[in-house]
Amino acid sequence: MTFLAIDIGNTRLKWAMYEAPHPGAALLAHGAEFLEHIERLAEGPWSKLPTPTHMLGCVVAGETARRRVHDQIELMLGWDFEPHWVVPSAQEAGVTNGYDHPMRLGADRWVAMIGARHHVLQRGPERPLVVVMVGTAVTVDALDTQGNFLGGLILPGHGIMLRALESGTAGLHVPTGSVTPFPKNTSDALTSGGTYAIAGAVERMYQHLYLHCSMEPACIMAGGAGWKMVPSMTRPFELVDNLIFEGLLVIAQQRWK
Ligand SMILES: Nc1ncnc2c1ncn2[C@@H]1O[C@H](COP(=O)(O)OP(=O)(O)O)[C@@H](O)[C@H]1O
Ligand SMILES: CC(C)(COP(=O)(O)O)[C@@H](O)C(=O)NCCC(=O)O
Ligand SMILES: [K+]
Repeated sequence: MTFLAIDIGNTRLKWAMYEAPHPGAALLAHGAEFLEHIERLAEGPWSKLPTPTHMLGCVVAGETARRRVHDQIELMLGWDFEPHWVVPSAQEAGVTNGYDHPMRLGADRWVAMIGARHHVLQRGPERPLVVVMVGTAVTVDALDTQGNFLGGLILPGHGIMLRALESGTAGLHVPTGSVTPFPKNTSDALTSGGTYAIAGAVERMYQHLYLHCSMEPACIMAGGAGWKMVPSMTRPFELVDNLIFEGLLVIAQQRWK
């Protein structure tokens, strides 16, 4: 019952192979490829894997990226599972979707919230929850104590912010700087500006949710650049690197138990 989990973001494809399709299953192998290197998967990292029996993924990078991954799966000798992809719905695995059009929510956000809710309930009683993902874009999503997704923010990630400033000005072409409270050079000013823009947006959502639920929210962070943000947050955030995979395992368990 080996299980392959795949997360196709706008910058990188992340994959993980588990011994079985349920939370807590042993992680056998994992990896990440920039989207332009998807065609390396079959001949490269996947060639050394045991044969998966089940596969579940989430994709926000578009239909072409998904098709390119299907092509890699086709190339794998002996891999004959049906690829499944999560489509956000009105309700799944204890989370209720408050989006105006539930299916228009990013599948990665939906899966991350399901993973985060499961993660918190494994460790204690029900609590409100702020889920932050720092990838190409940054998302800041709020769940109330009962697991209702109330809504969330989307803002540009570090890379997009810097590229936007570089292309919109004459004088902002500088190397990456440090995060500091009072930046005294352009590099530090840009790096700190981006980091605190994200931290400030998250703090605002934290306050909205605290006020709404009258209870201190738990805070979970994930995404390729999450580790960069944690030290600059105004609240303690737990970094859960495999959050999307945890969510995919929770959904997989319900589908294939
Ligand atoms: N080792 C790394 N490789 C690639 N991106 C990294 C790395 N460390 C940090 N990053 C940052 O993480 C972002 C990509 O994160 P990721 O979660 O893969 O995004 P997405 O899910 O949108 O593809 C990039 O914008 C980059 O700034
Ligand atoms: C917001 C996102 C672009 C984040 O993508 P990522 O940074 O993980 O590549 C993605 O979740 C998405 O395309 N969402 C659809 C729109 C929405 O969630 O409202
Ligand atoms: K992502």
